Amino acid sequence: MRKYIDSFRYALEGIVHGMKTEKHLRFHLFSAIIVIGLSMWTGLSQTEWFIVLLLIGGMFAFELMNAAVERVVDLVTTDYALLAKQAKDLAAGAVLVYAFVSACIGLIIFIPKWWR
Ligand SMILES: Nc1ncnc2c1ncn2[C@@H]1O[C@H](COP(=O)(O)OP(=O)(O)OP(=O)(O)O)[C@@H](O)[C@H]1O
Repeated sequence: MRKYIDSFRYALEGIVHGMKTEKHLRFHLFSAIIVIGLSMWTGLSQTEWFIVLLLIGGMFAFELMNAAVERVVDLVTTDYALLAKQAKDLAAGAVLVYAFVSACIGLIIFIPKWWR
């Protein structure tokens, strides 16, 4: 049991560290507050809430993983290396794909409600 509590504590430390050091994560926190506020104001169904919260949580998870990749790459080398560039750009690309899909789904959910 102690091992699980420690793992949970380390994960929380990771989230707190990410929030302190990653400007993109702080931007996502700000965006998440706006989106949740808009969702409450608009009035979403249970399924729509499920989708919105899944997208918000996924965005945080992707950003945290991206920050982890950046650190591992910097741990391996801070010199210019093509593989280092590719690793960071691939991780950033994954975040961008998720953000784009999230924005599209958000528009599909919200626009018909606002234009009703
Ligand atoms: N060691 C390296 N070798 C080659 N290119 C690198 C290296 N480190 C970073 N880069 C390139 O510079 C870009 C920016 O890297 P950086 O580590 O500053 O991340 P970032 O995208 O600015 O993240 P953040 O905004 O969170 O600091 C990377 O996407 C990559 O293309």
